[in-house]
Amino acid sequence: MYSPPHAADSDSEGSLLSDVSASPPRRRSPPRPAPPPPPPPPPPKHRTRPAAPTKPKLKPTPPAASAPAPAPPPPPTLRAAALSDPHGLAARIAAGSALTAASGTASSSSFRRLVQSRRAPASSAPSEVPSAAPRPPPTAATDAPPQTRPKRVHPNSVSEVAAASAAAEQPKRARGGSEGNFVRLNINGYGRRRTFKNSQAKRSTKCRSWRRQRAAGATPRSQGDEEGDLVAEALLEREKQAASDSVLEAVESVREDPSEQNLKSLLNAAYGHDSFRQGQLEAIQQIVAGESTMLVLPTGAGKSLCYQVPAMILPGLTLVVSPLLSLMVDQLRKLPAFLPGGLLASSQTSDEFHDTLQRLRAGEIKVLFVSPERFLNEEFLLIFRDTLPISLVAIDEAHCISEWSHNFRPSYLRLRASLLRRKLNVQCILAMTATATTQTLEEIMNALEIPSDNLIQTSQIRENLQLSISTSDNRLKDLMLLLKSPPFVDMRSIIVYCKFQAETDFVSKYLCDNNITAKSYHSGLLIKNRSRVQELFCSNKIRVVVATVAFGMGLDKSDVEGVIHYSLPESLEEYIQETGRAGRDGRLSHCHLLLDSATFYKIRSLSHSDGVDGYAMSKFLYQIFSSENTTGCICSLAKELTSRKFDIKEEVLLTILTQLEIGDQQYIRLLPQFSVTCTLSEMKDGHYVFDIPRIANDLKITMNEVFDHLHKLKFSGEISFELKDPAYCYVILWRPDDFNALSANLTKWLSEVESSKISKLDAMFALANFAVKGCKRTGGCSGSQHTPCIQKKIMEYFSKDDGTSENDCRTQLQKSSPFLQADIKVFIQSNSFAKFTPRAVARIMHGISSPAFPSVTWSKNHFWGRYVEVDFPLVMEAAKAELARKEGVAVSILLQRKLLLGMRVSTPGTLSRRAG
Ligand SMILES: Nc1ncnc2c1ncn2[C@@H]1O[C@H](COP(=O)(O)OP(=O)(O)OP(=O)(O)O)[C@@H](O)[C@H]1O
Repeated sequence: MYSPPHAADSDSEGSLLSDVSASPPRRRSPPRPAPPPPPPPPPPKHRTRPAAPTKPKLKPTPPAASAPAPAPPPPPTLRAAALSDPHGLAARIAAGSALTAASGTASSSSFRRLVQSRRAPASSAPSEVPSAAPRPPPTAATDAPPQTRPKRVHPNSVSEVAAASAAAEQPKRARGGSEGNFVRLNINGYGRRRTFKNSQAKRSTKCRSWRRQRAAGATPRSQGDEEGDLVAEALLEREKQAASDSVLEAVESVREDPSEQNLKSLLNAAYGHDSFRQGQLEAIQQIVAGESTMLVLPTGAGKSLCYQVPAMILPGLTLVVSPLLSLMVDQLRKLPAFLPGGLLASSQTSDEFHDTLQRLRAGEIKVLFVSPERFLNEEFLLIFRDTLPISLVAIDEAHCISEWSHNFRPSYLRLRASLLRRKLNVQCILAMTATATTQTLEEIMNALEIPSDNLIQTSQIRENLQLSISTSDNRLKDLMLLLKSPPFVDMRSIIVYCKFQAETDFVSKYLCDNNITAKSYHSGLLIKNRSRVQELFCSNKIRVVVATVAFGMGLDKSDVEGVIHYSLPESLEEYIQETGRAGRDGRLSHCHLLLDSATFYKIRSLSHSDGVDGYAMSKFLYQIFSSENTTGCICSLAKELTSRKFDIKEEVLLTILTQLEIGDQQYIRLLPQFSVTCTLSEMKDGHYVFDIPRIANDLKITMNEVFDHLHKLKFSGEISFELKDPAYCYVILWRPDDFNALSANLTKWLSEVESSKISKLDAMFALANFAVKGCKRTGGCSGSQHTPCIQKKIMEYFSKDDGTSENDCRTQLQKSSPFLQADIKVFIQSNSFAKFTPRAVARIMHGISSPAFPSVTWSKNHFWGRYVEVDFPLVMEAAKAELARKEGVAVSILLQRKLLLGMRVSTPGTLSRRAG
């Protein structure tokens, strides 16, 4: 049996502890020692330009609106014709052309009422707000009953839940004001108001608390107290006014001359910082000069400032694309007071969405955060066409664009310069990331058409992190020992990263049982619980957060002193991102990795969960372009059903669809994702089930318009309805000429993406393995302390073209097993009811859940996860051979039977014919 090569590693607990404690601890009590001066950064491979003393004047930009932009006329998204039902939606519904009557009680009279209600006067037409935001949340499974107008939420809040998430972190006070992003100030000529919006809100809070005190029997406040409050408030107001005046002046100066001097004055006036950090000044100058820029700065280096400062200076809107809602909320909260911001996310309620839209149109928003999915929505893009000039699009976590990155997101694939230019007339793009290999950078810069000269890159490694690694056969025990020994024992804030959600719960419980205040954090928790954990951690009420990768992106707690990796990160990029949560205050911090080979095998197995066989790909393509999906019509694929049918994960389905849209030939145009099955209930007459895209096609209107109709009927009390079956929606533009070639190309591409993911994991494992076994412990490395050798390896990795490691970890994996073939045979025979593919069998042998073979059902099987240590392709090959053999046997049995049967059948016939 295979034994991991480092299982007998001599790195015992004792050495582990002594090694870790060899690094100097942080001082607990103030004053804390000054941070060690960071050593000069290693020379970047790419040019890091020194800040130019002066920069050319700003490139001509579209003129700033001198007054609030008037609300544009409503786009004709809701056609009056449609409203008066010329297409006879209801009549068609009644005729059952696109609808299944699920109840036999419906009568045509009910439809007459539907028709009448739809022939409403124009004044009762639904809002003129473009159907970029269909009234129902697109994927909402259930429609809430008609309500009175919901309470108005603050324009900067996403929803109460999301706001709670944002509240978890207190933004740093900007000198310009203390309200976070609640103060509005005209920087660009939009709405010349210098009002501090929430001063009123503050007063009312005070009044409320005073009223509460009074109600509770507290001593009433004297009139003098209240006067004192008013005076203090007036002073505060004046102070803010002065601060905002100085910011305005600084902005004007920069607009005239974006010199280093003027930008520093602005930095100081707006943020109170004395100087720019490395890369910031150069990036800002480049952007205000209208040049698209690729910015690679380490975690916590201050990338946000590089779009915030240009947003103050440039005349139009700054659009920030961000991958996570929580990240957007955090960033919105952290905008300085005088930069009014907003966000548009698919999880917003319709009211929140329309509110943001109104503020946007009124020119009250300077920085708008959006999710990449928004770019699917043509109507959303139309909002900006004529009325709202966009000066800058900043793409946060830009590595998500590249499928070769550690965190590829299909929705980012659509972010191309061509689209941004065509649809939004955007000339300047800023792409930001903390971690990207050369290959990833190239791909991002190609997609966004950023000239290679405009790359600003500093070292991706932070120098104030002490990095240590040790092998562990009992991670739980070793984690406890770490936490109870120096330097971790003295730390107030520690993050422990795990791979699996269940693991975080289990580990945090174990820590709590051992008197360490810990909480788990993962995306499976309710948002409010996640916010609570983040809040407790940020206010130092809990010492340890045990989290999955979900915790950390955008977490700006400056004094996290330690990060422990309980599980191996999936890539060096992830390792850097996660260790980067420590020491953001520049002080010495410690990061330790517990290395065990079992976790490596498990994660490596899981890396195979996205692969698709050529056979499944072909079938999926035939479904996309099936004959009933005619060119130009809206088509849909129910996510869950399709995923199960082809045994392809939903995210992979979306990746394939996106490729069909943005590849060399544009085959389809993706539409926003909607829930497409509508169950409509009339108040008296039963209910009907119908397909929204089909209705839209029949009526030749958009799906948004169908939703608007439904909502109008609902609000007039005629109907209620429920939506289900979230689906991918698209329009076919071009049918492939050669399905086989297209299928082969897509399969190959996905397989390359999978290999890249595995290479990244292998590189991470190789580095950790090298540290514990290969490192000679010279040049600064000793015991489990490996900062120099890890840094060196990381730099090598990021400077390579494809970011892969020389050390091929396949050598670590078992080549085969004598029992594999026999086990697969038994498995297939004992589950003869199931229709397996080789990949499906290999996944079960590796313990990987898939849509058609979920772990809920299959993990009980005796063979589940039995061969994780055998390379996945080998298991697949063995399964393929066995399935082929079985099929061969089946075919030969069939042939034999047919032969026998044929003889029996044909013999009399032959005889009779002969006889005839
Ligand atoms: N020039 C500066 N001087 C002092 N502090 C700064 C400067 N620039 C940014 N900061 C501070 O650095 C912290 C981190 O900034 P920011 O969140 O923008 O980092 P980031 O690069 O986006 O990190 P991550 O990649 O982890 O999200 C913030 O608290 C910010 O106020």
